[in-house]
Amino acid sequence: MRQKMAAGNWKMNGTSAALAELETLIQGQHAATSELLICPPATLLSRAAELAAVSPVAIGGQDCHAATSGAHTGDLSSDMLKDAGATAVILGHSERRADHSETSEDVAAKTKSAWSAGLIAIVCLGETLAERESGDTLSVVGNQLAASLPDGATGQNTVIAYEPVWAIGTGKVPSLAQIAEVHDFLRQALTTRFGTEMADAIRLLYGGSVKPGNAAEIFATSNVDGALVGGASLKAADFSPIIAALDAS
Ligand SMILES: O=C(CO)COP(=O)(O)O
Repeated sequence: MRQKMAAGNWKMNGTSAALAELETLIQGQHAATSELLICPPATLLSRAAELAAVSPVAIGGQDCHAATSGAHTGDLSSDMLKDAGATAVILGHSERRADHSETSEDVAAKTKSAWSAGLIAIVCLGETLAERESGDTLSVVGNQLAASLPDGATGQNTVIAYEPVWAIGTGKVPSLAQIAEVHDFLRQALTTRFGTEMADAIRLLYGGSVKPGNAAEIFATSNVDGALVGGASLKAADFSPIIAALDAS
């Protein structure tokens, strides 16, 4: 049985004052049964990890470099994230693929680095609106999955997040049938590559405009094991009901 997961991606949002939201979130989650993760900006990682120590909320990074150290100004290694208290890292988010020209091959190298540091890699995939409208969704996400995920993925070291680019921060959400189609396809692709037992252990999160009002129906959808939430993870009052919906699903 896969443990459900609710992950919050704060993106480039939040200074010290945002830690009060994390504290509020933590205080309300002592009975949560889902795995909970908040990925704050790197500047808040250490303090967030201190706040969340001995709590049901884990802390993650939003990216890492593929190398362990060296002359890479402005970058962070997976070891540094781990050292700051992270247990997971988001990799291959569409904003990084777009803003930093990250390829799936880059994402695979970063994923290996995350694994070597003992971090869970949350590997993101998703089609653009143009790709969806031209009927290429399954081939796009299938190719991204194949190239972004190195051999050696397990339920312990890897989570996949399907995030249609056109649904991120737009308030537009795919139909439940569209979400199910992609998630069923991803489960099948994982099964073909890694075998049933391994594929069944890897969580598949949906991301893109998940809100308190649509969370329950998304969590009831085939092969959806949780969510990667952007905007609605910034406020405990928004993220908490999403977690409650996941716990109840
Ligand atoms: O990109 C996302 C999470 O990684 C989703 O963002 P929103 O929930 O703000 O649409």
